[in-house]
Amino acid sequence: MTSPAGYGGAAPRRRFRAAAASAWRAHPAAVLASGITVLLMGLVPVVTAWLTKLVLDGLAAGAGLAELLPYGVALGAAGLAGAALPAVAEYAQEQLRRALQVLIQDRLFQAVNAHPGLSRFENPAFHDRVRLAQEAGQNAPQRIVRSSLGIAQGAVTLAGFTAALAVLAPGMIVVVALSAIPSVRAQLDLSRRRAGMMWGVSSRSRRQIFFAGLLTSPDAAKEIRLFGLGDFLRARMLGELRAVNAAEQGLARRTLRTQGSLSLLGAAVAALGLLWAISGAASGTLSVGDVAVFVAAVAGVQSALASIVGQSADAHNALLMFGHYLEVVADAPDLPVPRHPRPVPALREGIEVRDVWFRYDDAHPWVLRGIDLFIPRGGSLALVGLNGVGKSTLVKLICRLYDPVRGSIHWDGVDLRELDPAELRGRIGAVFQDYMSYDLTAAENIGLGDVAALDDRDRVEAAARLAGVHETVAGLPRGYDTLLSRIFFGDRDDPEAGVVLSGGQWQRLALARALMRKGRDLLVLDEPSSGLDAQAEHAIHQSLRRHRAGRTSLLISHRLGAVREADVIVVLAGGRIAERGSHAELMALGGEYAGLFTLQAQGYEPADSAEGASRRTTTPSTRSKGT
Ligand SMILES: Nc1ncnc2c1ncn2[C@@H]1O[C@H](COP(=O)(O)OP(=O)(O)OP(=O)(O)O)[C@@H](O)[C@H]1O
Repeated sequence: MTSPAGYGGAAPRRRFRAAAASAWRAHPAAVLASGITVLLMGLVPVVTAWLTKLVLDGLAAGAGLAELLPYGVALGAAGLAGAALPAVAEYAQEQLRRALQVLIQDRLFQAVNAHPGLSRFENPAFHDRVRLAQEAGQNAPQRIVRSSLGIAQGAVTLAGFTAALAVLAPGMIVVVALSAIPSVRAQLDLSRRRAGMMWGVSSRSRRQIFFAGLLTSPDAAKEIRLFGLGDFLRARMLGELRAVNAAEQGLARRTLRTQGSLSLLGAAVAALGLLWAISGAASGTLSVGDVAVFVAAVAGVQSALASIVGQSADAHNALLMFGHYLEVVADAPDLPVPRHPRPVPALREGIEVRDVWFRYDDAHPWVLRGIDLFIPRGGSLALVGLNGVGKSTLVKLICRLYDPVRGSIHWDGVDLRELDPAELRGRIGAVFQDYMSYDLTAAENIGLGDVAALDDRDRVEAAARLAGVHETVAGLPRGYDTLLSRIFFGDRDDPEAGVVLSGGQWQRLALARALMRKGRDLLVLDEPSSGLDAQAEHAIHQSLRRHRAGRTSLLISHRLGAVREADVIVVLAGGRIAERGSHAELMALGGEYAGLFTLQAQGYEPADSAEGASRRTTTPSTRSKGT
């Protein structure tokens, strides 16, 4: 992902071609209209200056109204064009900007969605680049087009006035041109520094946005108030903002110094030329019209050069920024997807995990160290173990959200890496402990489990019943059409516009979402009932047990009562499988599972019998942490 320069890797020419091609694809008519108006705008000052010279020379020579009238009319037309063209150019360029924004944002998020796994989303550099790509996507291609047209406009003006100077004072062309060289270099240097500065502060900007978001987040509001974190977070946010400001201020000072000295140089050259023109007029070698056109030409050449340099610097900066967008768009998928994936038929035999080793990256310790297991079709397997032993990680590997570092996982004997991840996931219904709550209606929150059936109210209701949330949803002000949102949006005066659910109710909705998926072969339930009350948990487990019957399922729960009926229970410890077997087998073994189970069971027994049980178990009490 990172480029040698640290910001934007593609060569400038390739970036320019990509920006121009995008503009053309987004709105060809606007590109053409911008091009034509801008070229005409480049000609207007030259034509005006030359017509002024002709009028002044005519007046000095005593020409009559009839002779001067055509020049006057032409001057008027040039003035009109000069007034109207910028508005037309602005209109065309705004149209282009809007069309480009849609095209670029669409491509950017297509590229982001194209990563089948999770690793990119856990990489801070990826987030920085996407943020810069988003910023660049807002305006970089349009700035590149606008600057290129501005350069063309400047070039037309420059050519016209250079021709005028060539007639009047060829030496002045060299002086003006030489004075522009430092300006070009300085502006390009500034633009490179600007892009570098933005890349350099991007992680700080991201943190500042993160802290600012926390301060207004409904999720964080409770803890912030309970722990009195408001001032701490505000100070952190301001710290990041001040660091970003300091970097920007440094660049602003440099820009001021550079541009101040360049303006002085330009003024000195203009003063030199004016002195020469006045002395030429005094000695009679230049006419009044010549002096007028000369003054206009020096100013015109200088401003055209300044505009070309400024526009080049802007184009350069936009090209560097556009590089971030191109890198995100061209980024290879985080997991290799076969060009011709094998089809994923309904599960016939089962899912096999073969000697799987996994760590999140080379700097992290191994989470899984040689896991072997088989989930036969129609069977249920439960994963248990202390916090952080890798239960969720193994589930994510089975859903191919990551690839194993060593070993492999097979769907009916076919390595998951040979399958299309989207098709594989179409066969899996999953609910994770860190499920999502969407600010959408209740029906949509459930229906998202199978987008194609989003409007199929019967299926949505059936899934809700299975997850034990139908009564709750039906009782909401607008039933299934009630908006579930903590950030009330929509009609402010409508008290029924949005409803806040409890944690357990959200969890049941997430479960219903997982159960929406039709034809799924594997049901993954990672802590599906951790937020439920005892009665609801019992009811849901009864319902799920009936639903799971004959279906392949993978269960994770710290409440061991919820997994005791699984065909096989696998206990993970230290990244390895410590025990496996049915509940009865593991209890008879008297190992880690039996210890944990007995410890949990004690919590439900009267104090006397619990003491007895505690004397019976050999498991150290620290093992109960997190279960
Ligand atoms: N995205 C990640 N990047 C780096 N490390 C991670 C990531 N996700 C999990 N880990 C680490 O991997 C280990 C296993 O985490 P995992 O979530 O699989 O455990 P778990 O058994 O499901 O735990 P729990 O019972 O608390 O849910 C932990 O040490 C955790 O810190």
